[in-house]
Amino acid sequence: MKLHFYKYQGAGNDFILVDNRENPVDHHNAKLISHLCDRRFGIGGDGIMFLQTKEGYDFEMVYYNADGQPSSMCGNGGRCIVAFAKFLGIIGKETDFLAVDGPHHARISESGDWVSLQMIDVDVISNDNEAYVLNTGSPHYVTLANDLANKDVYTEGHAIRNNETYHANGINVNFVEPKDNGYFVRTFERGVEDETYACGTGVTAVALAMAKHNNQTGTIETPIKVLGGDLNIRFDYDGISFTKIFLEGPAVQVFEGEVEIDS
Ligand SMILES: N[C@@H](CCC[C@H](N)C(=O)O)C(=O)O
Repeated sequence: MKLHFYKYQGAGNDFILVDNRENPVDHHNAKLISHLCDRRFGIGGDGIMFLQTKEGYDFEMVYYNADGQPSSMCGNGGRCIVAFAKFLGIIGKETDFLAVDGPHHARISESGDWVSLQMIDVDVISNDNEAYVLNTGSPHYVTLANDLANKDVYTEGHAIRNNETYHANGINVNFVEPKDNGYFVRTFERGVEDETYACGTGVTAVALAMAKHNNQTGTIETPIKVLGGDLNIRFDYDGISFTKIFLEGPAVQVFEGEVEIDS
């Protein structure tokens, strides 16, 4: 059968999107998912998402990493699927949808290519030596770095992701350096097992960890530069809990197509 798909990117974090409301594809097939995400033999993407119907919500987001495995929340994926839902005419300027980490609210620009996505509240940040470890929908390790533009993010990220502490469940590894009035971040992503151009839950984790690191409280806005563009994180922090967390940035349709898959 032919699978009709769309390709989106959010700050260079790229995804295959499938409207799975009618004649749904059975996506519980790791070999198929990893093949579709393969950049040489498939469509290519850091992940794939299926937009499905869900009672009580505008839609459900079902996310898989490029390795073919279902995973935890994808922030940039969440922003892209909101743009996709607007493109499909399912939503207007606002939406409430369900993802693996629970309900999400989002707002989208009139032009349909800029999305502000509310993320889960966070109240636990732990330390691993000098690094911060927290869950913003996905698990993240955040460490300060010097000369980040020239860092070997693959080698260092891969080593941390596979060390004794994290090997079993994996973790996303974010390197951060202050830049202008915000930060520059590079991320090694679990499930892609490589550096990606952006990670939404990753920059969210960085913004929260840096607020804690700098003893900042109140309403905080953190612009973050990544390899694929610019993202913005807004949140409230009272010294214990992070609430009203919004991940904001571009979500752009790149192309659509059809690919033959075994039915
Ligand atoms: N790219 C994502 C994170 C996707 C999930 C991650 N690879 C994991 O398995 O933890 C984002 O934008 O948040």
